[in-house]
Amino acid sequence: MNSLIRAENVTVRYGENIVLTDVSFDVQAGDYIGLVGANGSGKSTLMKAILGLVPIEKGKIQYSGVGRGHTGIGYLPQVAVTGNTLFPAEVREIVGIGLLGGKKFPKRITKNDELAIESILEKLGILGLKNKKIGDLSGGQQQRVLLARAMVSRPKLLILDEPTSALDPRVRSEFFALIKSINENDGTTVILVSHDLSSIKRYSKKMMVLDRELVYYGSSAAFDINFSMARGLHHHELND
Ligand SMILES: Nc1ncnc2c1ncn2[C@@H]1O[C@H](COP(=O)(O)OP(=O)(O)OP(=O)(O)O)[C@@H](O)[C@H]1O
Repeated sequence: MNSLIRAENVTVRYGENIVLTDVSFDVQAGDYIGLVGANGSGKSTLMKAILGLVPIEKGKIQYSGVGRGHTGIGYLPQVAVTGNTLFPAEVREIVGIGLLGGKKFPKRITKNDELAIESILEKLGILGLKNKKIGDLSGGQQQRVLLARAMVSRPKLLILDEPTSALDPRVRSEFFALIKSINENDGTTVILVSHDLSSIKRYSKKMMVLDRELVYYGSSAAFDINFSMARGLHHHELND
């Protein structure tokens, strides 16, 4: 099997606070993994460890076909989508930021970059928004723009940290379906952090449950929601 990422006994702490203990797992090419866990269970920290954004105290993460840090990995960080109508940047500029990471100074958007931006906007069904200001868009549209920014460099692995928390249930389902099609049609490997347990179970292939240690990693079909509720994922989090 082709492992993109192999984590072995990963332990991470912030000062005295041990947030992850001995977490081990493999991410295979083509996986769509839903990562769930109660507030503070270490989900964002684990994603940051994969991205090389937090130091690993013990254990290691090996990469194959993607690099530590952002090479080959698209990242949509945990953000609260707000209707900030004062934020002046246009959609095409925001998506273009996703192409700047790999460039040397001076960082400029080229004609080819413009084509890549148009192509990802079209794929995500938002080409018509290209010249709009992000602050003028709905939460669901803004989230697609941020997804476009994470995907414009054609990453092999997409890490999405709670991309749907600010969306209403209908737009949220559309977003989950979009990610599923990206996974199935393009073969992009996906790790998606969410509190929406029922959607995750429905759309992802595998589930990972964290409670500062790994308490479940296996197929979503075999995942028992009652089990996770006993681990502190309470009912309100299923629907929030
Ligand atoms: N930069 C940091 N410095 C110190 N402590 C941190 C830092 N980031 C997170 N923590 C702590 O680490 C623990 C795990 O946080 P993390 O954000 O990984 O959890 P999470 O599962 O993503 O939570 P949530 O569902 O609330 O987003 C929490 O106790 C948090 O307070």
